[in-house]
Amino acid sequence: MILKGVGIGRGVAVGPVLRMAEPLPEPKDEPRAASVSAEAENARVTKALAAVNADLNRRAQEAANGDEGTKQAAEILQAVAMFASDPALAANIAKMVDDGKTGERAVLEGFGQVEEMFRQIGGYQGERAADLHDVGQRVIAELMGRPAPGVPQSETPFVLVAKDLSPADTASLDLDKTLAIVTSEGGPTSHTAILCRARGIVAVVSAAEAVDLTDGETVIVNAARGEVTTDPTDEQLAAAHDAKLRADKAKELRGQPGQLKDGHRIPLLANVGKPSDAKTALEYGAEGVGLFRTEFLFIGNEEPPTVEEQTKAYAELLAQFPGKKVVIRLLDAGADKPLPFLTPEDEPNPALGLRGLRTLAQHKAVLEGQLKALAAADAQTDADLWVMAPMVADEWEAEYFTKLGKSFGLKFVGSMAEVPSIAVMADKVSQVTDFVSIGTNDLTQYTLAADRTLGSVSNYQTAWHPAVLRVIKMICEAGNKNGMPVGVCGEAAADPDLAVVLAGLGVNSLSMTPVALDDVRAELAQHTLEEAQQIAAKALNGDFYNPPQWCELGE
Ligand SMILES: C=C(OP(=O)(O)O)C(=O)O
Repeated sequence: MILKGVGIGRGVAVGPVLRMAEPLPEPKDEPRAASVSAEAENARVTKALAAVNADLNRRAQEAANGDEGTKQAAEILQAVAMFASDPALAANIAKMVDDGKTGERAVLEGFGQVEEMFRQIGGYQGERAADLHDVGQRVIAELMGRPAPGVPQSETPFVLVAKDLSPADTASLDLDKTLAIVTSEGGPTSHTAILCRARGIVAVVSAAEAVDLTDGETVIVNAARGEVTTDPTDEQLAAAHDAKLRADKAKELRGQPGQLKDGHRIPLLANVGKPSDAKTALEYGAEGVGLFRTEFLFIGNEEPPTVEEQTKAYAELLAQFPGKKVVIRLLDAGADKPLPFLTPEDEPNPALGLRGLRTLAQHKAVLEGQLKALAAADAQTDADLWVMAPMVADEWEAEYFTKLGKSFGLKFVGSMAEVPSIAVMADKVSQVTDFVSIGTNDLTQYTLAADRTLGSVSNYQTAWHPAVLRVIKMICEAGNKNGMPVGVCGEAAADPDLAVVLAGLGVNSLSMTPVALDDVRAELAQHTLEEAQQIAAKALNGDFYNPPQWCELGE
């Protein structure tokens, strides 16, 4: 059975489950014994709060002396410790004790009220509610004279399964023993997730069905897929072992340039959807941006953003890549990305209708506004800006757009190759445009005449189809002959094996979702150009393509 959650990172781990200890029993809501005065009870609570505060600060200090990952934990622990020294919270608890509650119950309710407030605010603050709860539980444990709830002890490595982990638990995890963490709650911005990322711990969070996992059962935790496999077969275990070796090795190369075994360079770039994504791209060692989709500026608005608004957003992205290549794609409205103020509503087949450059050509103000904003952002920053148009069909459209872009002062102006016609005309296109970036998602859809949004034809949506690869080859050959760089920015670039094929076909750079960079970088480094060309020849022959079963006639 496969449990779905949100993976943190790309790691893979296999091991036995060890569940977090059961929470403390809930303190009863009954009056305090008459023999215990409010003063004495409050003194007990004050002591417990101080002890927890000191314990968390001690852990913060220990974490601060550790590695880079635990240093981040230190800051979080210090912030969490402050919950135990918050005067307003302490005063509220004291009042409840004055009103006759036990210290344990007053702490539970006092912390609970603030937790509830955090939950109602939601988002990042909402996820802090779990941290607050953990501090409250520690204070109650102190009052009850019990050990604080926390990570169970084990002599052998384990996959830790919990509802959610507190920062104190995550920070003090023994990394030699903790193979992975699975939580049934907590989102990708929970402290569990943040600290797992920082400490390189394999994790899947928010896997609701993880509540059913039991101590000792073997699971595969695959963060890249956001999956936890229970009761794995020998085959699944072997595949997990290979994936683990690959993931471990892949990380070691982060920060190195993308290249084949013989040093043949294939720069590895990132696809990003908004300027704030740049941080992740850089973290994963992207050498620049190969596709910046500008749709985020337009979607959800009644009208196009102003030139000033666009300039600000483009400059924000470019400023994060000084001296590095950043490819920005003009608005790709239409088909799977309709925009009310640009896209006709009555197209029976929008994928074959007005989209990409075809739409922009009908809305010159939008087209020219984008080019103006890009030129202005370029002038303010030091990145190496390349600009391209989506859905360019042939050399006339390619030449039109390239000349138009240059008339705005842009230096590198190219075309996306998503329609097979541009490949058929590639010898001409490569003489009139500065570069081509292949969008394999659409190129596959149009080569195989299979709508990429339709589940019924999803089996056609693979760039492993030799027809797609042959179309790519035509573009590469023309590009390499005429000195026109050819990149790939569709999903195909993120498949490590396909990336090798693309390199063998003559693609010059690859752009992908940042988390895929490690694996692609590592796989490219395994093959020389000659080997990649041999693999590509097999792929062009269809050796790696599985046709649909109904094509088999049988006996
Ligand atoms: C990168 C591509 O563009 P889109 O944003 O349409 O996926 C593509 O088609 O491969």
